[in-house]
Order: sequence, then structure tokens, then C-alpha cells
Amino acid sequence: MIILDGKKTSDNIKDEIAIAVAKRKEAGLKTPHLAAIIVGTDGASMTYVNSKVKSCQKVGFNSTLIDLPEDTTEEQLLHEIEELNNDKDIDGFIVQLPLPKQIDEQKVLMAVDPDKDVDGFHPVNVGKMTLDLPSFLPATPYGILELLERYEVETSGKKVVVIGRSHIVGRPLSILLSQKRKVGNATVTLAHSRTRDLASITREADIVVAALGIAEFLTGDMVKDGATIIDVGITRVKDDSKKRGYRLAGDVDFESVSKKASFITPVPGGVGPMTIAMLLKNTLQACENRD
Ligand SMILES: NC(=O)C1=CN([C@@H]2O[C@H](COP(=O)(O)OP(=O)(O)OC[C@H]3O[C@@H](n4cnc5c(N)ncnc54)[C@H](OP(=O)(O)O)[C@@H]3O)[C@@H](O)[C@H]2O)C=CC1
Ligand SMILES: Nc1nc(=O)c2c([nH]1)NC[C@@H]1CN(c3ccc(C(=O)N[C@@H](CCC(=O)O)C(=O)O)cc3)C=[N+]21
Repeated sequence: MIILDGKKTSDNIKDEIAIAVAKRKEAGLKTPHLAAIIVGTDGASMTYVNSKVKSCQKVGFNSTLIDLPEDTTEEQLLHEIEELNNDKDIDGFIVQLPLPKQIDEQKVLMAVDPDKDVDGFHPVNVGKMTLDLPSFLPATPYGILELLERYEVETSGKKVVVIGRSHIVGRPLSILLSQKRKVGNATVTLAHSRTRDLASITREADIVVAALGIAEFLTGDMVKDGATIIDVGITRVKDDSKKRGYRLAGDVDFESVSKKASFITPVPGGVGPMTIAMLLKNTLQACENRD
């Protein structure tokens, strides 16, 4: 069994980005600048945004964090987005999800300039991605493709089951893996809460991606011997023995599944760090697109 080490791989990718940034600076080119808007103070979102800022420093990017109160109106948020769209120094930005309920997520995502949409969530980028045209790939699916590529996990002709059809992970990943691309050419099944007899479907799969958000949902009896397992889920589970009072759990029961898997991602240290690395990669790309 081989652990797909997302932490180490993301560090390698960040080193590559740092070199590219240093070269840009030497050549007198612009330093990439990523901004993030966060509305409210949801604990997990704060953790993610903070590690994004730290990673920006590590690769030599400039970063801006716009922290808005929980009771921000949709109009106020749209105004902030417009400012970032018009800011010549900002190459890319993200609006951290989920948003408070008074704000229409779809409206917000559509307000982001597609050229600065480094999350790849704008319909223009989703459309381009779906049509195999160059676009910003959403960071989590992009990170999974990158991890599979760097560990040389074969996807061509393989049966893949993706569990979860969210617009940010499951759906785009299912599209990408089915495409004619280096990490792709798979036969993909997209499962969700209405799927019947999921275990009989996952047991046939060469690769299972668990992205449903239920801690330790995928168990050893649901996978076949030698399968590759990608665990996207991150759930905070109360644990008083831990300093922070919780531990992070994936959607995979690592203990039972790792006994059968040939490759498996851990949580933490798997898909999460890859997501951040690919967000930086998209931001570098956005900056280069403006040279
Ligand atoms: N590592 C990373 O970088 C990231 C991690 N995450 C984590 O990934 C997990 C999923 O998040 P996200 O992609 O936003 O998904 P959502 O929470 O938006 O959606 C969950 C999906 O899982 C499906 N689902 C729920 N229960 C079941 C079930 N019992 N059987 C099969 N399918 C089910 C739902 O089906 P239906 O559509 O029918 O409701 C839905 O499609 C979360 O733990 C989140 O924290 C998310 C983003 C990035
Ligand atoms: N606009 C937007 N874009 C996103 O990409 C986005 C989002 N909103 N909202 C929330 C989800 C979640 N997400 C994570 C990214 C990194 C880790 C990560 O680095 N996790 C570490 C652990 C971090 C910890 O200690 O909590 C790990 O898995 O090792 C986790 C989750 C991005 N998302």
C-alpha cells in the first residue's frame, strides 16, 4: 500500500512555483497577487484561508485578505468583488464558501471576472473546462489529477466511482476524469445520495473518490483489492484528547480501507494541501496571462 502524500507533493509544487516567481522578479515582471474574501468567521473556513495566506508568503506571492462581518449584505459583497475585478494589482481572487444564507452564492460566483476566477467556479470557466478549452480548473479536482499524475496512477480505461456531485469537487472531477487528457480516459460513475446499492458499485471500481462529507463513510467491505482511494472529506470530529478539542476525519475509514488499497490519500495531508497548491498554480497562471 502506497500513501499518496499530498503534503509532500504540495510542497514540491510550491517549490516549483517559488522558483517561477523568483524568475519573474528577476526579469522585472509582476509579482502574483492573490486575494480572498471571507464572510463571517466559520472555524474551518478561517483555517483554510489562513493557510492560504501562509502559502502565498512561502512562494513569494502578495496576498490580501478581506474579512467581512457575518451580516454583510449581498450588495456589499458584490461591491467588494467589483473592486477586486477592477484592481490592476490583483491577479486572482476567491470568495470563500459557504456564504451566509442572506447571500445568493450563484449571483456572487457570476460577479467574479472569469480572468481572475482562480477557483474556476464562474460558469464561463465551468463551460470551458467541460469543452476541454483552456480554463482555470477548480483547485480540488485539479489537485487530485496532479496527485494521480505524480504518483503515476493509471486512469486510462479504469473504472472510477466518484461519490458526491457538488459543483466544487465531485461534478467537475467526474467530468475531468472522463475527458481525453493525460490523467483521464476513465469510465466514470458519479454517485450521490439517491444512488441505490452504492457498495455494489464501489466494489467494481479501480479508483474510488469519496467526496460526500460523512466521516469514515467508505469502509473496507465497499472496495475491491488493489483499488486506489482518494479521500476528499474533511470533518471535524469532537475529540477531547486533542489540543484543539477535535480531530480531522476523512470520508474514508482509513483503517479498514488501507488494508485493501494499493494507493490511498490520508486525511490530513492528502487532498487538502493539494487544493491550496493548485490555487497558487492558478494564480501564477492568471498573472502570466496578463504579461
Ligand atoms: N480537501 C479539500 O480540499 C476539500 C474538502 N472538502 C470536503 O469534502 C466533503 C464534500 O464537500 P462538497 O464537495 O462541498 O460536497 P457537498 O457537501 O456540497 O455535497 C455532498 C455530496 O455528497 C452526496 N451525498 C451525501 N450523502 C451521501 C450518501 N450517503 N451516499 C452518497 N452520496 C451522498 C450528496 O448528494 P446529493 O447531491 O444527492 O445531496 C452531495 O452530492 C466535505 O467533507 C468537505 O469539507 C470540500 C472541498 C475541498
Ligand atoms: N471558494 C472556495 N474555494 C475552495 O477551494 C474552498 C472553499 N471555498 N470552501 C471550503 C473548501 C474546503 N477547502 C479546503 C482546502 C484546504 C484544506 C486543507 O489544507 N486541509 C488540511 C488540514 C487543515 C486543517 O488543519 O484543518 C489537510 O487536509 O491536511 C482543507 C479544505 C477548500 N475549499
